[in-house]
Amino acid sequence: MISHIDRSSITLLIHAPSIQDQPGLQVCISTQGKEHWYDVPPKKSAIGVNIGSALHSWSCGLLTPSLHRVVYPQTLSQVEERYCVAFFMHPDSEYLKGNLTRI
Ligand SMILES: O=C(O)CCC(=O)C(=O)O
Ligand SMILES: [Fe+2]
Repeated sequence: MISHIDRSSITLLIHAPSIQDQPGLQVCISTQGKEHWYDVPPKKSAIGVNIGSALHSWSCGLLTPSLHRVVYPQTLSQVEERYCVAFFMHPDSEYLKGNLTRI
C-alpha cells in the first residue's frame, strides 16, 4: 500500500488476536526536510489510531495527520496473508465544512 494520509477524522486499526504479531505498518516522521519511516510494532490487544486530514483541518493544523504505508513484512512467508480491520470515521458532509474556531 502506497504512502497516504487517511481522509477520515480518525482511523482505528484493529488486528484479530490470532494475527497480532503481523507487522507491516510504517509511519513517516519528517525531520529537517528528510523523511524517516518507522515500523509500528504490533501490540497485543491494542487499537491503532491515525489522525486523518479531516481532523487536521478541524483543528486548524494543530493535530498532524499521520503519513503511513504498509510494507509487506519480509518475515512472513509468501503464502501467509496479512489482515487488518480499518474503521474510518468520516465527518457528515452536512455538518462541519470548515475549521473549528479556536476558543
Ligand atoms: O493495514 C494497515 O495496517 C493500515 C491500513 C491503512 O492504512 C488503510 O487502510 O488506510
Ligand atoms: Fe491508511
